[in-house]
Amino acid sequence: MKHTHLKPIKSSMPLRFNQEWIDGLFSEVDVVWVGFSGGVDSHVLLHAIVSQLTAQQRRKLAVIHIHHGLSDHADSWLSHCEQVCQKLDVRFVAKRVQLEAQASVEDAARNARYQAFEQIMTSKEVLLLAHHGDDQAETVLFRLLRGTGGKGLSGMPRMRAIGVEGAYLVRPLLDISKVSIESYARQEKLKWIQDDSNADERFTRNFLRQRVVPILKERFPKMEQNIASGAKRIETDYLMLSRFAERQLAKWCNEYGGLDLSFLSEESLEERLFWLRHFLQNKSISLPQLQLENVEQMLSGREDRHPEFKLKNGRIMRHQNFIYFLPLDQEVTLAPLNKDEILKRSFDEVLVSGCNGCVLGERPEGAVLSFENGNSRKLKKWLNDLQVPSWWRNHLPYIFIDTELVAIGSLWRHPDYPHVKVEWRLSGELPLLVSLE
Ligand SMILES: Nc1ncnc2c1ncn2[C@@H]1O[C@H](COP(=O)(O)OP(=O)(O)OP(=O)(O)O)[C@@H](O)[C@H]1O
Repeated sequence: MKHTHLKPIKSSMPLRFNQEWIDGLFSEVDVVWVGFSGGVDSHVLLHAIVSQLTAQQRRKLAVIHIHHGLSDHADSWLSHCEQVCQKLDVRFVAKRVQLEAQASVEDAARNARYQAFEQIMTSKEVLLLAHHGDDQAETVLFRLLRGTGGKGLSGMPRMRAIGVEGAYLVRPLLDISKVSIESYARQEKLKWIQDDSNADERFTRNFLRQRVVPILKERFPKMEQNIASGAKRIETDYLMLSRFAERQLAKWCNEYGGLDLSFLSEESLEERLFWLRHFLQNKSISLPQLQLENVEQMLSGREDRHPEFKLKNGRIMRHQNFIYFLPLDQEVTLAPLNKDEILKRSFDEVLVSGCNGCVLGERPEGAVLSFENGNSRKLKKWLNDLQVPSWWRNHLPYIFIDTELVAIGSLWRHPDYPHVKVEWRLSGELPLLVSLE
């Protein structure tokens, strides 16, 4: 999407967005969502954006309010948001979420909120959130206190992908201070809700905001700007480092996405941890240092063992001398097969839809699809040589014509049967044969 390359958003007091950015954004996307809690920050964001839109652009704007059900006032917050949107004449969507039991209610609410955002957004859509400069400083401080690394110290990104491909989350107020936001709200006579939990100091962020930041500001009056600009520098450095790591890792990974550990064996422990961290970060997994060290230890065991490390969203596994991350959604794919179902569905679908209008009768005579390979030692060795991870093997389709094995997925084809071409990939619930010619 082109707007990712647009100049940084310049907003100043009275809060006005760079018109070029607004026009570029609305011309490229189908829907611009605003995450609206009903609080002052998101109300200002919504109001400021709406006041700069043409009627045509306004039709692309939609507001999303997440009802967490945590506060006794949650229903009245929802009605408040709805009324604000009615007055501004913009589309309003509310979504109720169920919180998962988690140690921190804050985390549970945030996770449920982002999941809801992801569910609602489709490609060519953008979600604007009202995090501002003070939020950024608090975030960096908070992460520093929790012992974060370079990625965490870069703070919240101005823009990142969210959910489906082509959907983005943007934070246009990161350069604006809370003081400026409140001043805009007073000037425009906005009404907003006060979330009672914002005063609760059992939540670390509130504790930092209320107790720690005021003391720091006595000595460092420009604390927020300084932290935010430091975070920006770290963000750039970290981006460069990640690109470098990604390029290098691509050279060390096999076609199944496994990282070849033999490249790491000569490196120091620090370097092994560095590569491991970046390999996992490329898969959107960020592990605390201690867990990362545990994974590293697990990997340095004997090669004939197949250790695995369970995470909430998948498993880190080693096969031969490669490390893989298998996300939960792929595990569903790899769950034991209902072979009858697959044989019936895949094969007929292939012949009906996979190869451009073939009809059932065109199935090569005597062709049979099977997911049983007989487990011959020769085959096992061959699959080992090809580095096919063991957990995929029972999901490889074997094509027989009469009793002769003529193809194994897209990995192998019998030289005497050049007309049999199988394209195979793991997709959705069932391994799919893409075409059989
Ligand atoms: N319940 C919600 N529904 C929709 N968007 C939300 C909700 N809660 C937060 N957001 C979005 O995420 C941003 C950051 O949330 P955070 O909880 O850090 O701030 P906040 O104190 O809720 O901000 P605000 O002053 O807008 O209430 C909000 O400004 C808003 O854009």
